[in-house]
Amino acid sequence: MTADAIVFRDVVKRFGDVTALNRTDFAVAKGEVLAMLGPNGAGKSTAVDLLLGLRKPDEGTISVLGTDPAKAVSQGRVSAMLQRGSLPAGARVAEIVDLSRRLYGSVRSLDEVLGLAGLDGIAKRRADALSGGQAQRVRFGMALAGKPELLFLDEPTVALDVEARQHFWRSVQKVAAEGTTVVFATHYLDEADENADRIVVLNSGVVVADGPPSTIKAVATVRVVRCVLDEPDLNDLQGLPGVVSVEVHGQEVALRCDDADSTVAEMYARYGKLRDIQVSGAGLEDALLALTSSGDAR
Ligand SMILES: Nc1ncnc2c1ncn2[C@@H]1O[C@H](COP(=O)(O)OP(=O)(O)OP(=O)(O)O)[C@@H](O)[C@H]1O
Repeated sequence: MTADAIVFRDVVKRFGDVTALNRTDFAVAKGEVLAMLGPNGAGKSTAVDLLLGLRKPDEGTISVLGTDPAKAVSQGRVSAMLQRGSLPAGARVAEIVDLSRRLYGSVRSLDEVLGLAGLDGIAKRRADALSGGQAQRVRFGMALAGKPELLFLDEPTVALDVEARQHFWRSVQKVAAEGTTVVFATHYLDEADENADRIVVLNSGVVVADGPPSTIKAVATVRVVRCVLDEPDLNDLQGLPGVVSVEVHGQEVALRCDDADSTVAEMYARYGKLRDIQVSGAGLEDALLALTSSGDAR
């Protein structure tokens, strides 16, 4: 028996000439919220397909909830909200969610699922009359209905507006607090930063970083220097030592630097007065670019 919800060991998956996963290795502890990040073609969806038992690895071993992925799914312990998947056109939202509940043995009440998925106001609406974001919320409700031990979310917030996104992540945190392990893939890095306990970064099918968001962000050596200048000169700023890129909005200047100390020293020497100067660490986006710039499997 293992305390890990997922063990993905030395996994290789090929599609003809393309090696989508190349000795991919990671584990996810029970109750953890894990974000899988990486550029297009990095292998995230392939990993999720293997974890759901939809495909078999060519090499390596995969264990889900202590057993084979397909078995864990057939036992009703795993559910997924995938990018694809249509809804039954003539059925109403509450009927669709209720069917999922009953398939999984009605562990949560219908009201609870509708509330978690943000569907209370549209429970009677027909599936063919839903907007993209509403249909996405129905898929989330279906995935939550059985109170799964393990929940996969593939690009879950793509069609959601700001309010629906906030509601979505509150519900994810709620089910995670109840003990559900959550694995999600996204290109919205701020959502991974705010909601994941841990991030696994894939690039060309290889895990290139694995740790809490703060550890992943520390990889980026880039710093951002912001200040206010009376008459900022774009060319002059671009020529400062250590500057990677420059943004100027009126008198406000933002410089991305790979050697912020040298940049700031030269700015004081050249301009004398620097107002409202701030030096901050770069975000997850810079870290991800630093980690994955060497290859995109597209
Ligand atoms: N059924 C398939 N047949 C052939 N190649 C495939 C198939 N599925 C995936 N691939 C290839 O495997 C690689 C990994 O694809 P995958 O969809 O897992 O990436 P991803 O990280 O999910 O990308 P995205 O962020 O674009 O969704 C890509 O090069 C892709 O073209």
